[in-house]
Amino acid sequence: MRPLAILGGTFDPVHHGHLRAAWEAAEALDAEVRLVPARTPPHRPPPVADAAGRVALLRAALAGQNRLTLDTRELDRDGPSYTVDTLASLRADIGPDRPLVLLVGADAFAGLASWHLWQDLFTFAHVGVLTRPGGGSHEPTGPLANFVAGRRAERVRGPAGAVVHIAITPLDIAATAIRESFAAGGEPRFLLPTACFEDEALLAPYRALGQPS
Ligand SMILES: Nc1ncnc2c1ncn2[C@@H]1O[C@H](COP(=O)(O)OP(=O)(O)OP(=O)(O)O)[C@@H](O)[C@H]1O
Ligand SMILES: O=C(O)c1ccc[n+]([C@@H]2O[C@H](COP(=O)([O-])O)[C@@H](O)[C@H]2O)c1
Repeated sequence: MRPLAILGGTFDPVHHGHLRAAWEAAEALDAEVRLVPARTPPHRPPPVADAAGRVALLRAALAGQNRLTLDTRELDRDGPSYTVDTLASLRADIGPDRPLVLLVGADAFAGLASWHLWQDLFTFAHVGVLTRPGGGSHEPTGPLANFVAGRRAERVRGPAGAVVHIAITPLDIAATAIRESFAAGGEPRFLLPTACFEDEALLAPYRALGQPS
């Protein structure tokens, strides 16, 4: 059964690091991959762009291909966008047997033990860890290290429960650096798809960071 994989994120804004990672995961797992924007991301300050603006950027970024799709189910829920709720909802849609894979960058994986009901994530899905360049150690420590020790697998088998590493082309691109570039009056072209620059309105919330208030 072909796996379903999701890459959740704030996508503030979406960039080539997300897109290439999702694309390579789709190829490596032979999976359908959906990008799932968080309406209210837990564990971080409110995004610069509202959910509708971030989704509009994602739609522009994903145009012209159909291997990566958009899943907006988190926009329909109030309160923090907990991933465990998203996985439960996806599992209800796809039934008990189809492999479901939660894709996370290695930085996000290292912090997994702070997520809401984090151990339950593994009852709904496998976790696919995407290599991510950049400073700092991305090695899990403490309870997460113990929990995942017996779950590492070479490939996805069965519906849920394993941790698989997915080696991807390292692209040291982060939304933080893109926002900083706009705030400094820059134009961070080619870090995110050209389509995102084609409609002035799409990047307006980020350009506003560079305007005097
Ligand atoms: N360049 C990248 N390579 C691999 N994974 C990435 C990359 N950028 C983001 N991710 C992963 O995509 C998911 C969503 O990331 P997010 O939307 O927070 O982007 P970000 O660039 O990390 O944003 P910010 O800089 O605002 O924290 C996370 O699991 C993150 O680890
Ligand atoms: O469920 C949680 O408690 C939780 C805590 C932190 C992050 N997440 C999810 O992880 C994804 C990446 O988060 P972020 O903040 O790095 O964009 C996004 O889908 C978030 O909703 C989820």
